[in-house]
Amino acid sequence: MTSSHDRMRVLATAGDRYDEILTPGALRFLTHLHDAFSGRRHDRLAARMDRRRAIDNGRDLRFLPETRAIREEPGWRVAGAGPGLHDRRVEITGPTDRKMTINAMNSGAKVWLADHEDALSPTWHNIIEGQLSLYDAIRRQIDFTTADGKEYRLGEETPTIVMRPRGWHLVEKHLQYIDPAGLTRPASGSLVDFGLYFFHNAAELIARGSGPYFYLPKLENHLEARLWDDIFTFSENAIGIPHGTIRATVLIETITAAFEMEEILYELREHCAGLNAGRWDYIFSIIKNFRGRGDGFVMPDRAAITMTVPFMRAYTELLVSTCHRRGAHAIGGMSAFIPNRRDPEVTARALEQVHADKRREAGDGFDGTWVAHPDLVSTAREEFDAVLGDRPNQLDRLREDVRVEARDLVDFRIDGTVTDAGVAANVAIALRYIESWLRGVGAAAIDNLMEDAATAEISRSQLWQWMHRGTVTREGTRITHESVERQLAEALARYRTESDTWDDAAEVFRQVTLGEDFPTFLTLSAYSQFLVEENERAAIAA
Ligand SMILES: CC(=O)SCCNC(=O)CCNC(=O)[C@H](O)C(C)(C)COP(=O)(O)OP(=O)(O)OC[C@H]1O[C@@H](n2cnc3c(N)ncnc32)[C@H](O)[C@@H]1OP(=O)(O)O
Ligand SMILES: O=CC(=O)O
Ligand SMILES: [Mg+2]
Repeated sequence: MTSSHDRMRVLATAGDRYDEILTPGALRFLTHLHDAFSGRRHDRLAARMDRRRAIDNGRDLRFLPETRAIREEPGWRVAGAGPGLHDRRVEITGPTDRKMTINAMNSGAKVWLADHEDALSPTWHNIIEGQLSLYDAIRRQIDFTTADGKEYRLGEETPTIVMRPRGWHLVEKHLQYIDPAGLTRPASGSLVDFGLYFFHNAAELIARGSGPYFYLPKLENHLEARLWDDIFTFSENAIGIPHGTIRATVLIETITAAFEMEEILYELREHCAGLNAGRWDYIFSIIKNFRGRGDGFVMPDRAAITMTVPFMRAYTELLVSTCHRRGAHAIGGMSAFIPNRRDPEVTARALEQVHADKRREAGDGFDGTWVAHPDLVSTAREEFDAVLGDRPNQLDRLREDVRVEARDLVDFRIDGTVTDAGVAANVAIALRYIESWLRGVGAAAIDNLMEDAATAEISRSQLWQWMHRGTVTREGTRITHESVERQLAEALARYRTESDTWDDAAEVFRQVTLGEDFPTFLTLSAYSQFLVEENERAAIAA
């Protein structure tokens, strides 16, 4: 399929009903978004590199002196919840294939985070099928029947949908943007996901008493929030809906954004509903930014980096108090423990872990939280009901007792060591997750844990850092290129099947783990090499 409208060309195979999403009007809207914002996206991405270099060279993170007035001005508040967002005590997250969409909509959660980010492998099929699922779910016209005849339909009561587009770093190579000067480049994944969802559904959502709501992933600073805010205003004007109809919940999941929470709320104040503590990317961001610093910083085994270690407490406490001071919801994160309907012991352990995680969050003042699986909705709800009762949230709990200094956010010392088992687990998780992602499955249950792009990043970045630091495990093994290769061979021997994807996964694993350089995201080159369709490659070559 090669079609174009204005200056947005589709370079991919057409599927059933894709033309309902890739309409001339939608492609034109994407073109306008790119004309207005793709230059600023590039500038923001370049600024990320500069900031990372400065941190690598020893620059300390601090609360910005130039925005002190925003932090000290007590008078401003964010827009807060839109219709259907006042009570967010349990939010289920997950990818947007048809079956998962219906299961999430029937899960009993208050909100469904419809994920085109950490949980979605961005194949062209997944991106457009996801948009079709959302289009149909919003209009209550979605159903699904499995090959063996199991039928899925929507129940009466369904959650408010909050869509999470891809982060700024990702491109959508199946859409080619031609700028006004005639230069071509891949479209932005963020603008495509946001733009298609907004264009097709904003008016319908408003008519149904809800609204166009978004989770914003992986922001690194308040200028990226300003970019999103301008995109929202531009989009509202473009389709003629009132300013401030869009609501955004921003993930604080990078170490640099943790120093700018208040400024991020301020930039988005006319569109902002809250912040979320995205713990997995946050840990990844710490390792990524501090991996090479001269102070010898190394995190212990992934399992030892829990939510109760001091620097994670500092981050979540600061998030709750910042949000409530400004009238924004504070939403908790994802425990990776998942139940297994075939294994009561695994389920019991998961429920215990999730209870404890959600009890802590509700007690700390969070207004709601995430779960990964429908069988965890009632567990999280119990813990939040116990604290909230009939109140929709606890915005009135200001947490004025919280005192978090810059040094509390960056004091990464915790108990724990690197062990042989920790190394082996990281190798197996990274390899198995990448293999799943290359098959188009962006969230997977691996050894009874939910793994997605964020958790897998922690595993591979720890390996990269341990190897470059020559870390010695508790058992006395020095982690080297050769030792990780040995672990990789063992993991391949244990898990590989007939599928060719294992060879591709091993190749990606080596690129993102064993290279001299540290790729900023594991998905970047994996996408270009393995997820882009042949005819798109040919178009680029031509
Ligand atoms: C770091 C972050 O960003 S966290 C947020 C991003 N990550 C996610 O959203 C992960 C979401 N969770 C998932 O994708 C899944 O729960 C997985 C992959 C971890 C496990 O999925 P499965 O192996 O299918 O689990 P399981 O077999 O127990 O599922 C049982 C049923 O629940 C459904 N289900 C499981 N998780 C979800 C979910 N999150 N949303 C909707 N339905 C779900 C399954 O589709 C299955 O339905 P069926 O009985 O009709 O076939
Ligand atoms: O997106 C959430 C995270 O934990 O990462
Ligand atoms: Mg994340």
